[in-house]
Amino acid sequence: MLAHMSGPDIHDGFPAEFWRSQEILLLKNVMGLVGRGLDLDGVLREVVHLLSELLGLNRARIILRDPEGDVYRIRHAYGLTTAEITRGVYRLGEGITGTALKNRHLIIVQDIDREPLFLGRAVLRAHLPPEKVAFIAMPIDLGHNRVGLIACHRLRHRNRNLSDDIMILQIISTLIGQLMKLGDRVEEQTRALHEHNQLLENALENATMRYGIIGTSPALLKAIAELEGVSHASSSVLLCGAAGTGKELFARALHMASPRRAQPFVRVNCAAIPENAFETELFGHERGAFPGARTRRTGQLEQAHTGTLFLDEVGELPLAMQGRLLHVFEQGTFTRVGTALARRIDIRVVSATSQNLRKRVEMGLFRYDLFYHLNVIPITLPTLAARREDIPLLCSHFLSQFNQRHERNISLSRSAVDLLTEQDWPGHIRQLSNVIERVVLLAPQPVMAARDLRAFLHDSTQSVPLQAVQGERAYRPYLSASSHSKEELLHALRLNGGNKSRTAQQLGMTARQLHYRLKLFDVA
Ligand SMILES: Nc1ncnc2c1ncn2[C@@H]1O[C@H](COP(=O)(O)OP(=O)(O)OP(=O)(O)O)[C@@H](O)[C@H]1O
Repeated sequence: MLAHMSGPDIHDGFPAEFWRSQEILLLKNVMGLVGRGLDLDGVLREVVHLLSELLGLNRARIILRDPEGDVYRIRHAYGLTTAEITRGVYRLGEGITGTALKNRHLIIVQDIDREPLFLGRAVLRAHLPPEKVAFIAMPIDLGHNRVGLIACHRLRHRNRNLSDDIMILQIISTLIGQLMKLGDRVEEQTRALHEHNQLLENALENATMRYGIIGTSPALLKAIAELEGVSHASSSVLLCGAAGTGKELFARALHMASPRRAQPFVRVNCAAIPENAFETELFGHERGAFPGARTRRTGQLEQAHTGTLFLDEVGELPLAMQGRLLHVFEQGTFTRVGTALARRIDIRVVSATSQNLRKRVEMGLFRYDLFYHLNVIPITLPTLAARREDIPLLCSHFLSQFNQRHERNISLSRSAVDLLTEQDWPGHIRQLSNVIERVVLLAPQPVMAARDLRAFLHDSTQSVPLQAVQGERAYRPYLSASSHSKEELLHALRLNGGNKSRTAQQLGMTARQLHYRLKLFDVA
């Protein structure tokens, strides 16, 4: 509690013990403020207030250098009007304040009416008590640096020693100097940290935005760093990860980060090519190579010449094709079907698998020599559950993508984003993206709350069996030909933009199984 003695100027006859307790109260209050935090402005405001209220050092003001110019101005004051504060601007050497600032010496004016140097600039004489008024100007220094000044009026004749006021002002000015030094240091360090943080953020943003890969989780950044580390080499890269973790996105990013970025990127979806079509798809054929080959066809290997060949779901390559591809990679040549002429080819091979390829080698389903050829640099993509912190960012990315595509304006409440962040996402990013697309298309109101979202989540795990996308544990259970209704198939196709191999994968069946079912329903 402050002893409340507001009023212009204290000049009554309190005993010395009273003043001692007032001084202690003032210092206790100021220290309490300092202890609560480093809000320097708050401390300074309170200092001038307490000097006046507790000790009768009236119209106390703290004058600091104006950061914009070569003058000093009143920054904190108590008992001064706004106009008085505005007038309180001083050059070094100007009046008592300017002189104390310039020489960095304490100046005590015993009687302002008899001091020709006293300007009376801020507070006009007429606004002061008619008695003899003293003025104290105490510099605030920091070592050899001039920081500013604390000044106040005081009735000349008081029942309190002037030297006691000077001592208190001395303590306060030292404290202010130290606080300012500390404040400067904290500000400097905060600025340095902020700049460093900004640099890191920019670096992250550039790294991820450059490739369209959203997320800043450590697991994702590790995979991106691995990608960037090998982007300039031409060694084969094997991307491992469950379906929907972003393998294709990474393969494209690898291509874009490589010196081959201006050359073709050719994706071969090994899971979608019928076994008997592989050879011509990959190697191409000459005109007349076989009945029906009316024109020459350029195969995917040749299309990828000088660029990147992306073998997606490479584990699905038929054994015979594995041998032929290995030969191409080892020799650096290929031959079109229907000719014996070997042509040179320069490709970088990036493959992806959601299966355990090593296990397939052990089972005799994948050639070990091809496996070692493809697996020079393995990069494992994290599951979505391993990068949960990226989910809010991915949500806003997909929301804006689908809102734009479907000309809607749906958003998710915080609780909805939290709910999405808690899910397990066995279908990873693709499943998340599907849920958000459904939300955008079907949301009953513009802002989706968690309770409304549950139905969409339930729907996502019920109607889209995602067993096939569980990486190492991937297996395809037997699905009867009537496993899905026509509507479910069409819905899944729509969600995958008509891409049948992706739809098949998502539904946990092969591309051939999907074709068969669509045919049953008369869907082309
Ligand atoms: N980090 C990411 N940021 C933004 N979008 C992503 C990210 N990872 C994946 N996606 C998106 O999620 C979807 C699935 O990714 P992608 O097709 O690359 O996965 P995949 O592992 O190749 O799956 P599949 O093996 O089933 O083809 C794509 O639409 C892709 O653009």
